[in-house]
Amino acid sequence: MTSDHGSSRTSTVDSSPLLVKALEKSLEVKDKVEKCANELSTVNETIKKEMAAGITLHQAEKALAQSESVEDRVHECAGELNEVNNVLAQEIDDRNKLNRELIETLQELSTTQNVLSDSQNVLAIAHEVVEEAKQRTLRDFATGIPNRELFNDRLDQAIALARRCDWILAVMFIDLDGFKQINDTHGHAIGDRVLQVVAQRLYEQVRSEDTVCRYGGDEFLYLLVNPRSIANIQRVAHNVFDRISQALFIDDLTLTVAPSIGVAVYPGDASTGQELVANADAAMYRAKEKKAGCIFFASIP
Ligand SMILES: Nc1nc2c(ncn2[C@@H]2O[C@H](COP(=O)(O)OP(=O)(O)OP(=O)(O)O)[C@@H](O)[C@H]2O)c(=O)[nH]1
Repeated sequence: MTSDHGSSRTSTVDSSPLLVKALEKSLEVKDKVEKCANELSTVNETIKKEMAAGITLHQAEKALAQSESVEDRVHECAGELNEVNNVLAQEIDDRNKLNRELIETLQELSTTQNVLSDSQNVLAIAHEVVEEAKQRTLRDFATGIPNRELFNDRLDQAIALARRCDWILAVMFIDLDGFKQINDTHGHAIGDRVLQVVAQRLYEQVRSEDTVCRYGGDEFLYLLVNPRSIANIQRVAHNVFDRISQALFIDDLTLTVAPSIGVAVYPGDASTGQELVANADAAMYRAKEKKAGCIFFASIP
C-alpha cells in the first residue's frame, strides 16, 4: 500500500490527528500482514515442493522456523491492530459524546426558540391590549368617536402646522337644541341613541385630516384643517347643520334635533387651541340666543 493512497483516504475521512495517525497505522499493519501472507504462501509452496521431492529433517526445521517467524510478526500485527482499534473506539466514543451534546444543544435551542416565540406572542398581545386601552382613553365611551383629549391633541398639532404652513383652521362648536326634552320625554336610553346617531353622522362627514369629538353632554367639536377660505368653512358648517337636522329613526320613534353651531377661525379669532374652542363656544351661545339660522361666526359682531 502506497503512502499516497493512504493520505488521500485520511484527508477525506477526518482531520482529527489521532484518527489520521490510527488510519496510517492500520495501513502500515495491512502492508505488514500482506507481506506475511506472501511469505507464508512462499514457505508453503517450498514445503509442498520439498515434500513432493522427499523433505529432509533440516528442511522441515527450516520451514518451521520460517513459518514461526511469520507467526510472530502476525501476532505483532494483531497487537498493533488492537491499538488502532482502541484509538478508533475512543474516537467513536468521543464522536458519540459530541453527537449527544449536539442533540442536547439543539433541543435546548428549540426550547429557547419556543420560549422566545411564546414571549413574542405575549408581547404582541400586550401591545394590542395597550393599544386598545390607549384607544379607549382617546375615545368617547358612549359614542365611540374621539373624545376631548384626542381632539385637544389634534388641535394643538393642527395649530403648530398652521403656523408653519400659513394655513387657516376652524373649530365648530356644535350643541344640540332641546336635547333635554328628548331625555325627559323618551328616557335617557333614547337620548343616548340620539347622541350616537349624531356622532355617527358627524364622523361620516369628517375628512381624514379633520377631527370630530364629543366634547361632553350634547356638545360636539369639529376641527377643520386648512379649509382655505371662510366660504369653505361656511359650506361645511351648513352641511353639518343639515345632516344633524335630518330626522332620526329610533325604534318606532321619529325624532328631530337641530344644532346650534358657533365657529371660530385661526388665526383671526384666536392664537391658541384653548382660545379657539372658547371663542367657538361663545359664538355657539350667541347663535342660541339669536336663533339666527343657528350658525354663528365668532368674528361676526
Ligand atoms: N342621554 C344622555 N343625556 C346626556 C348625556 N350627557 C348629558 N346629557 C343630557 O344632555 C342635556 C344637555 O343639557 P342642555 O344642553 O341644557 O339641554 P338642551 O335641552 O339641549 O338645552 P339647549 O342646549 O339650551 O337647547 C342634559 O339634560 C343632560 O342630562 C348622555 O351621555 N346621555
